[in-house]
Amino acid sequence: MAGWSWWRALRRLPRLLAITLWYTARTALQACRLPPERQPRYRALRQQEGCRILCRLLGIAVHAPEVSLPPGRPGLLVANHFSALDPIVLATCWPVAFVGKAELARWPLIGWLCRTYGVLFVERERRTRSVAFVRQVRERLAAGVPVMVFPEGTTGPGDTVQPFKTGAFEAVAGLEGSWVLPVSLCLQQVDGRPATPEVRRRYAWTEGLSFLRHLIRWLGTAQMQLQVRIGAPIPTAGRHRKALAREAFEQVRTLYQEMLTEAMPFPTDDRIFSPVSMKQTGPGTVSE
Ligand SMILES: CCCCCCCCCCCCCCCC(=O)OC[C@@H](O)COP(=O)(O)O
Repeated sequence: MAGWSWWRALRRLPRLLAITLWYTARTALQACRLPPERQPRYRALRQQEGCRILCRLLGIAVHAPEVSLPPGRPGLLVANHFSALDPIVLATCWPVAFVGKAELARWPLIGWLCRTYGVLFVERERRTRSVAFVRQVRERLAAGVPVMVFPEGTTGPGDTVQPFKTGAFEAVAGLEGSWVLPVSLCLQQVDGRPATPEVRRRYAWTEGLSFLRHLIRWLGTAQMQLQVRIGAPIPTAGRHRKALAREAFEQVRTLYQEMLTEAMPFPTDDRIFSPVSMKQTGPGTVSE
């Protein structure tokens, strides 16, 4: 793996832990001093700031459009999911509360982190459509904090967007003045080179890969560039969860395909030997 080193991973790991512990302890203490109605927004803002610090430490550059969220009531952001670091990358863009699997609450350290930054837990087996989950999401929206969910429900290898589960959409289905915002995240470059499908798979949290090995892969990499694109906000008034999920999925998938196509490197032969065909297979076009 070019540019990857154990040394870098081992040097970054204690720093990552130290910063995370110190910053999160401060957040937890400060949050307790605030009146309850101001806490959710404070936690989300600290999460955004903390994740920016972590991305700098990890050499992660996030290219995101400078767009503010749709006006009016906060809504639901939905994104594709390929790595355990996706929430860290996406949290740099907006102050949001994430939806996470309930197992996370029981992990040492991670459980405490999640609670401090206001993660909403969902029992995936019991389907997100439960009354308690819907109430939690709506309370958070009412507190002025948009909620971000990964409706694929699990991480994929990064070659495509997997079908969306519809449960989480129930929390905003039919709400007046709210929205669903499709968000797409794509690994574009590693150490200055365009990410190929193999590279993307290497950085994805795939079946059978332990959390620690996955983390070490990211930690040992000098520089990564990820791109974030957002789609058109989908108004939720009068809409059913399934229709919202379908529309959001189409947008996230389309944005992802666009980014994959743009990241595609020139075939090596073309670049070196054939300037004519290089023109035909330039970025932004699909070479067949
Ligand atoms: C400086 C310190 C800043 C620290 C900021 C920490 C921010 C914590 C955000 C945690 C967000 C958790 C969101 C988890 C989403 C989730 O739960 O997805 C499930 C997947 O994983 C796949 O699980 P699986 O199918 O079981 O492999």
